[in-house]
Amino acid sequence: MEWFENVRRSFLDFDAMAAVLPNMLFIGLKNTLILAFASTILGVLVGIVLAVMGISRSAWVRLPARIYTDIFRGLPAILTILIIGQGFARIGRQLFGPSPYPLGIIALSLIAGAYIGEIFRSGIQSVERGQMEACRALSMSYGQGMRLIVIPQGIRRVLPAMVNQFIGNVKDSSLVYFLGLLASEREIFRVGQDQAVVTGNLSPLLLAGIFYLVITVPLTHLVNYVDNRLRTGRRPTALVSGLEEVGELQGSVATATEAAEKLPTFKGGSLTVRGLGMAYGDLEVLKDIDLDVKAGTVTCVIGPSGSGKSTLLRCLNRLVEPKAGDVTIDGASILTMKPETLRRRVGMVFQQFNLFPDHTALENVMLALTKVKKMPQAEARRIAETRLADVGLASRMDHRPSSLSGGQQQRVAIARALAMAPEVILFDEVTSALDPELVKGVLNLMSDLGRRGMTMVVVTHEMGFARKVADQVVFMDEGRIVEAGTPDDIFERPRSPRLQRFLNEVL
Ligand SMILES: Nc1ncnc2c1ncn2[C@@H]1O[C@H](COP(=O)(O)OP(=O)(O)OP(=O)(O)O)[C@@H](O)[C@H]1O
Repeated sequence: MEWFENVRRSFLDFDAMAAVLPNMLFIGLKNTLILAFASTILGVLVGIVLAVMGISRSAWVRLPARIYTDIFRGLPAILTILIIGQGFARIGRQLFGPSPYPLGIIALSLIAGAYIGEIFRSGIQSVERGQMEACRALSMSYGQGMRLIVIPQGIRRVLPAMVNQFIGNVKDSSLVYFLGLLASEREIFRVGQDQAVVTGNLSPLLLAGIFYLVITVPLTHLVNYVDNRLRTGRRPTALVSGLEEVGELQGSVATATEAAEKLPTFKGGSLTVRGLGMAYGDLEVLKDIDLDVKAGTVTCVIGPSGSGKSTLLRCLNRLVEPKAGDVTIDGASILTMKPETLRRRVGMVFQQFNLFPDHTALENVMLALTKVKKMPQAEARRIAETRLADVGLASRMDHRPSSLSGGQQQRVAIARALAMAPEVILFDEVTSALDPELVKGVLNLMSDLGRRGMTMVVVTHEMGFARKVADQVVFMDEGRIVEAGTPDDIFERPRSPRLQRFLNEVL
């Protein structure tokens, strides 16, 4: 068994391994971890800058980030390390003394930054558009929305990829040996290699390999575990039947009519829309819209898909900018106001709820109060608790959206809009994404708000709701208001053939 003896001597010389172990641990491991951590941290800083540049609306800001990323991702790591380590050796010596170690960290960070920037950028871009829309509808600036909601969510989503990047840095740190490190600064690979030369066999290198695996394998498995957890999310602690939810609302003060009369009423504002036009590029979506919404009334907007209903709603709080005409709120033109000022007065609730998934129901409602209205925590909490109780969710304030049903999530979204004390609330097909048994609870809640004097503009496919609750129903088709009137006018005495046809289809 001569070959076995050869292999044993080459790779399994335990004396050689034992001799190198202290250096491997106290010099190699320490330095590898310092290199990997330092370059990951610096790489994260570079990466954040690149990611923010990469999603900029200006091509001039995106371009340098693109070029940087292409270069440092495209070059072999060893070439970058050599160019930085040796090309800047003199400056490095002046700045950091004789050790080339800091230059090694810089080179590794520049490479890691290019990858981390791409990871962050894709993470941020994977956050649903609705999250930023919800931030803007809550009167946050673009910067606040990015900082408070979109970037943290993006980063959480890419944590597994970040750990992979750290593993990459652990391995790439072995390339820094090229720079001729001082004896006290050698990393795992170089400690192994030096000793392999002394002993004339590869056992120290095998030990170095084992060290790398001890660092990277558990991390790889941890990443997989975290990734699975994040993807599937935590299961709700208790399953609630949708049927229970109707009871949940009935228990709350807001739905009982006699109690609702005792609750404080809202001071709704009025809206007038004149000659409103809007286009996406060449596609004219709204044409010469005139509409009056009186204070404290409910206007339901109905019409076929693609008729421009959502766009009309979005013009009213300037989530999209009108191209022609004007809208006034209590007589003041919304086009001359700062959008943030307007959105404090005009709240919005979306079809897909757009709750912030990393925040509890209470935090969802409090966030804009503290960050936009700058209220003290205690006051914001008091208002948020009252609003959540109003919508029947007093017992679920600490739940995250993922452990609430669709109906409950939508009620949190309504509480969130109400908490800002708006004069008008826009509802964009808010029950379309709900299971049938959950629709009633949300609609009941909306009727109560109407009774209590909130001005509401409601885009809906719920004809029963429009008939019962609306003061005014507006029928839109192909970007125009075809007919507007009382529910009786629209549903009992439709004049235009288009409305008659539409009602035939949906009723
Ligand atoms: N961001 C956009 N870019 C380009 N076109 C858009 C955009 N949003 C909407 N549109 C187009 O504008 C038209 C009106 O859309 P809008 O969503 O306002 O209609 P809608 O009546 O609300 O329809 P639905 O009931 O299906 O939501 C549609 O033809 C749609 O394809």
